[in-house]
Amino acid sequence: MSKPLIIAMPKGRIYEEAAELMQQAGYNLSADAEESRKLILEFPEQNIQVMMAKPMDVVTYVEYGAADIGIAGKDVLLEQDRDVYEVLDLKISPCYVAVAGLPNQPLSRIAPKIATKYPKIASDYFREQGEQIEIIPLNGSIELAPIIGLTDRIVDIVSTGRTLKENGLVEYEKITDITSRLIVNPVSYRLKGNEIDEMVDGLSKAVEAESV
Ligand SMILES: Nc1ncnc2c1ncn2[C@@H]1O[C@H](COP(=O)(O)OP(=O)(O)OP(=O)(O)O)[C@@H](O)[C@H]1O
Ligand SMILES: O=P(O)(O)OC[C@H]1O[C@H](OP(=O)(O)OP(=O)(O)O)[C@H](O)[C@@H]1O
Repeated sequence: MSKPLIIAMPKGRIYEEAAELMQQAGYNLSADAEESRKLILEFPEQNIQVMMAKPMDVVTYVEYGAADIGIAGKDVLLEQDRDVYEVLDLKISPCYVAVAGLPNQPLSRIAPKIATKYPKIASDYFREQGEQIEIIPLNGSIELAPIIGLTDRIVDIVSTGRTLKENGLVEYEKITDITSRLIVNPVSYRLKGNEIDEMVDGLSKAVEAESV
């Protein structure tokens, strides 16, 4: 039998939807994988291995060829700009990246401060707007920053809008819509093209079926 196809799956909120889509495409990932503490799950009957990774790290595993395929949010791909093929929009985990802040607060005239865990997306956006800004990098609970007066704005993911609302913040601009994507290591595509094409084909049919 050929070497197994290695898939880096994100732990956390994308996992469930991604696993369901894989299931519909004929790849039976066990339902309790999310609860397990095992980081490498083997499915020998389907000749695949699943690596459970942090969403931000999935792209690293795929770029270095530790995984052949991965599933990652478009936010992560825009932020990291890595050497991987983005082959399919899975249309799961929809959300968007937005600029938000306290209501009725104009931006400081000189070097407004922007808190974010997406420094590249934020800098690219404000550069296009012709604004010189200072990025304050944070890893989570970004909404705290304008409330306590640390920054003028945040650049962060919005999904339901509940976090902004419950913290008294408003959205100023939408930067870009986000969904999860299937990514592939370029060398793996050459070496395992048939299996990868088969998986991409199965998943694109599952995505189509979901969107009707
Ligand atoms: N409300 C949301 N907040 C954050 N990400 C979301 C949301 N809705 C969908 N996503 C998508 O889910 C992806 C996974 O992010 P998430 O914050 O769930 O990871 P996590 O499992 O919590 O890991 P981390 O430990 O990095 O926070 C994001 O990259 C984004 O594409
Ligand atoms: O619009 P909503 O549905 O409220 O979702 C958006 C929130 O969810 C994410 O945070 P997460 O839960 O990942 O926690 P974090 O602050 O630790 O990143 C994101 O950073 C927002 O804070």
